[in-house]
Amino acid sequence: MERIKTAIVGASGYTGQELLRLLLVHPQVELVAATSRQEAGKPLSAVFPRFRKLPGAELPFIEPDPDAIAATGAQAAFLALPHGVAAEIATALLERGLKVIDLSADFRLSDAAIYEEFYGHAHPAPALLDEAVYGLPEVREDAIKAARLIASPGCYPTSIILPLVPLLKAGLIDPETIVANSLSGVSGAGRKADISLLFVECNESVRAYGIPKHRHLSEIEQELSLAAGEKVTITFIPHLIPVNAGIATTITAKLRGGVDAAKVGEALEAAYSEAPFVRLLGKGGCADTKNVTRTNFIDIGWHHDSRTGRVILTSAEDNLGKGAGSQAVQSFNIIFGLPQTAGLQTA
Ligand SMILES: NC(=O)C1=CN([C@@H]2O[C@H](COP(=O)(O)OP(=O)(O)OC[C@H]3O[C@@H](n4cnc5c(N)ncnc54)[C@H](OP(=O)(O)O)[C@@H]3O)[C@@H](O)[C@H]2O)C=CC1
Ligand SMILES: CC(=O)N[C@@H](CCC(=O)OP(=O)(O)O)C(=O)O
Repeated sequence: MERIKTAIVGASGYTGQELLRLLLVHPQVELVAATSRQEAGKPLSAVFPRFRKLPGAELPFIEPDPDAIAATGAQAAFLALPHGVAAEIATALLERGLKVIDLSADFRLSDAAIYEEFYGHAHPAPALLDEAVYGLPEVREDAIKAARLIASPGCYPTSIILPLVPLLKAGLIDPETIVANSLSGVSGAGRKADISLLFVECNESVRAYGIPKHRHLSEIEQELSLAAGEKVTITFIPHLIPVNAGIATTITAKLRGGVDAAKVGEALEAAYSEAPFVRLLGKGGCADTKNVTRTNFIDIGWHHDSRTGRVILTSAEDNLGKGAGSQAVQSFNIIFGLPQTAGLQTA
């Protein structure tokens, strides 16, 4: 099979680097373009010496110009760009016939008014919202197969939506009682100059932020509402912790009256026993980021708190992996008819 010509737009950032790490060695991919305004003209290997001697590592970064990207013959482009910027380039690349897998939040919400409410500016390309597919392969595999434009989910949302969807679909928990606490490594904030993200500022610091209305609530509530068949509103408390990467999430919700707690395990098993990247830890299992960093796995465990009638779910993923880059590659694999695991079997 001929390899799929692929571009990474915004390849010098953290998720861009994760995409480079995966796509330079993906057996069905030929990386034909990687963009960065700051690094244009330099070979990938000069900017990221870790890639030296890998095939393709001498490719030079180019400017993020849609004509230049299309001229490389790229059939697909991953966008690892800031919100707002991605929508514009996505539009231009779709017009040039490429499939687009966008890692930003620009196409995750189906309602432009909610985008404006949470992102503080009008949606840059509302005409594309209807056709964009929320790229959570465990929930939307069929829609992803037919998609031209994938909105790859946010890092926190992936860690919250995947444990909850089976329980909401089965009607096991009361949607009004959901509380999610997440702890994220600092790479979740991107590779930008920001005093609050300096080593000395973060290294001995653990703190909540973004409460009570972090922007990820918009997509979390959209997806949970679809699963529950009713409007779901949750409490979400993100925290920044002093590690490079990884998200640990703990969710609690009240079981509906009369529900046997064993049904929680059964619902998770029924949803994910065949999913190659969801690892169920069972009742009593506690997910740990050390087992998932640099992989596309999400680990999920659960407990029953019989004193409060609550279920407690834990999940762990890599924010740059299942929360971003490798999950985007999983969607790419589905679009191009490859096994979901192609290029992603790492531990
Ligand atoms: N970090 C994470 O854990 C996750 C991030 N995401 C999302 O993925 C996207 C990328 O995130 P991340 O990699 O962290 O971001 P970074 O800030 O680390 O990287 C951004 C990239 O975009 C390029 N870029 C920035 N501004 C522009 C512009 N105006 N025009 C063209 N290129 C530009 C940068 O290169 P240069 O400036 O040289 O052009 C760089 O390559 C974001 O939308 C983010 O929200 C999603 C899930 C998780
Ligand atoms: C630690 C940290 O700052 N995390 C980021 C979320 C990660 C991210 O990049 O958001 P998207 O997944 O929507 O692109 C934040 O809270 O804004």
